[in-house]
Amino acid sequence: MTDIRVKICGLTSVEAVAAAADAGARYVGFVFFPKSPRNISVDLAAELAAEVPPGIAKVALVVNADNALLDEITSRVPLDMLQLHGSETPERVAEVRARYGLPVMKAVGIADAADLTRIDDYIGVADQILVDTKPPKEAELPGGNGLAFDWRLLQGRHWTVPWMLAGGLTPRNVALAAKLTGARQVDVSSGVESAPGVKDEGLVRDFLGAVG
Ligand SMILES: O=C(O)c1ccccc1N[C@@H]1O[C@H](COP(=O)(O)O)[C@@H](O)[C@H]1O
Repeated sequence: MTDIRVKICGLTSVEAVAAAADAGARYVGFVFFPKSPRNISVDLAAELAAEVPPGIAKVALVVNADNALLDEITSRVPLDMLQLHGSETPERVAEVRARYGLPVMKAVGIADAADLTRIDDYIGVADQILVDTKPPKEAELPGGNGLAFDWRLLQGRHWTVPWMLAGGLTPRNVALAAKLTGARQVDVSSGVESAPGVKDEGLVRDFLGAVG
């Protein structure tokens, strides 16, 4: 087990869950966003959640989800956290947190130093912040694009809530990314895949090994 806590996001199979758990992931993520190649049904998520060993946090990733979708997910999938990866306002984050009684991680997209100020809007509202790359304007997905931002932007930054670094991380660059940013938690999706939506057991192992 490493000091840096790893989230493997976008699991779509029992094999991928096993690979993440065996490698030492502390969080696993299930994506509920139809445009994503990692999108899964609530039925499959319930099946996969049952395979996750105790002690590993199960996270549902949603994008501007309404209460109907969140009601369905939270009533059928045993979860430890909700990840809000759209343009949810601080008010919506607070509402979701109160309604479902689950910790909420809010993703904030970063392209330049000015974007970092948006993180402050969620301090005291979200339980964790996911500091991810801001998607390009033409992108179909608000995350999961395999793109990194300039990690030096985070140097000297401190927040009073736990945060996770995401965006374009791979087994080859994650050690440097953690060193430059001081991240104690990292999140990866496409960087440990053999094809969109298909996690590669070897890459998952290499990723955990690289942060160890
Ligand atoms: O993974 C997805 O398909 C996805 C879809 C919509 C919003 C967010 C998504 N993924 C999140 O983005 C980060 C970064 O992804 P990557 O490692 O650059 O591919 C990922 O960790 C997920 O939390």
